[in-house]
Amino acid sequence: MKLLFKNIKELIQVREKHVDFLSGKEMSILPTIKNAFLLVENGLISDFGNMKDCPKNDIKTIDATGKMILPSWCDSHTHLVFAGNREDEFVDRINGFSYEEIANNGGGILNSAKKLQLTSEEELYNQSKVRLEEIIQLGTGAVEIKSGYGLTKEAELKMLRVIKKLKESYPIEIKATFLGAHAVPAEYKNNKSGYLQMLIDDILPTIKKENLADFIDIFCETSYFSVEDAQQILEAGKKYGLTGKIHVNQFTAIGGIQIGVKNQALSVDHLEEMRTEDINVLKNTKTMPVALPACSFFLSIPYTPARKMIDAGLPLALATDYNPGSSPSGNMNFVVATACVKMKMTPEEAINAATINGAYAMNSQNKVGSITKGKLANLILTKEINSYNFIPYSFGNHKIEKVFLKGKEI
Ligand SMILES: N=CN[C@@H](CCC(=O)O)C(=O)O
Ligand SMILES: [Zn+2]
Repeated sequence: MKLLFKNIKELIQVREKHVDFLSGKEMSILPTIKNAFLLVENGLISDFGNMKDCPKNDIKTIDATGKMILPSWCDSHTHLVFAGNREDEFVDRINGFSYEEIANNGGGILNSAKKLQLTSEEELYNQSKVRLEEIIQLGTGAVEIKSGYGLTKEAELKMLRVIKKLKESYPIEIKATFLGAHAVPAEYKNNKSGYLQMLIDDILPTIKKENLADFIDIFCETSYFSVEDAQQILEAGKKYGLTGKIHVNQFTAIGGIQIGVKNQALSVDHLEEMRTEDINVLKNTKTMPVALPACSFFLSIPYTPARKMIDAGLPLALATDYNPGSSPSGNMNFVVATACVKMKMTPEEAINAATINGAYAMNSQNKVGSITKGKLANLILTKEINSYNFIPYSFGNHKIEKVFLKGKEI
């Protein structure tokens, strides 16, 4: 099966040679080819270049005159498997209650866990697939999904099995993360170490046996889990072949980034509260910092200091954090726009952060994230636009005409 795109106004994020991720000044360069063609064969990118070299054979062709093509968004941080919603808490926050106060009153993560525990696996799948289909239409071609709204063995495994079924049923790239250490459930209120031990001794072996996760995560935050807890979880994950990814520095900076780097975490995510030492410890490491501007927007908390971090030479990825509490949106177009408007990232930096760096943050950089021969043809075809700056400029009104996964229009 071949598919040819011709007369592409601009082919964006073209990487002839493989790159793992981009850091510092590299992030300001977004290579493109104007007046381009792109050839897809058997779901993979097989060739691209200037129109003067376009193949002339009889191939199924899409004329992209006036339109642009870029690799699909890579959303490396979501919690899109959840039951019900928390719009009441949203209203409570409008009325002056803080995220912390709501959580302390039985809302927050524990509220979602209660709902999820009472939801069947089939119903959870049905609710979650709607969200997955929605983000595919919004241009996402690779997504990481976490557990963490189960908080019992049964419910955590239910979440991970739903993620596995989504992966088997949809052409989008999916990675799964075990986030049992998302909050301490009420039954373990005075026995956090007992809860961690249950996650490690009881759940991890089943995850391994059924191959239910790629990564392990923990919410390292005041009133949730400490740096010592994070060390314990990351170490246990390693024993079961799970690479670490941590929620850190969302509300307080307590040394979570240092623990992540020490344990070769693939990513450290949130980063709304960054001290100089937190930026410094990330330099020259393979740990990707991930910013979640939709969460900052929704909770009205600080934005990750992207300028400071990129100017210090760090890489940065952007993700949605799609979840019912702090970011009930999986729209990467909004994330890219918000990163430009609120974090002062340039369109080039934001697009790099949402494609190649996002792919790295879920260890999918060999398959997605750039226009490179041999990568999956997971693509966004834009509407007619003047320049790629239009993508973040037209916030809340995305410029996507069609999306393709493995070369097929969805
Ligand atoms: N911060 C921790 N976890 C989620 C939010 C959880 C919730 O409020 O349901 C996040 O990444 O923002
Ligand atoms: Zn999260």
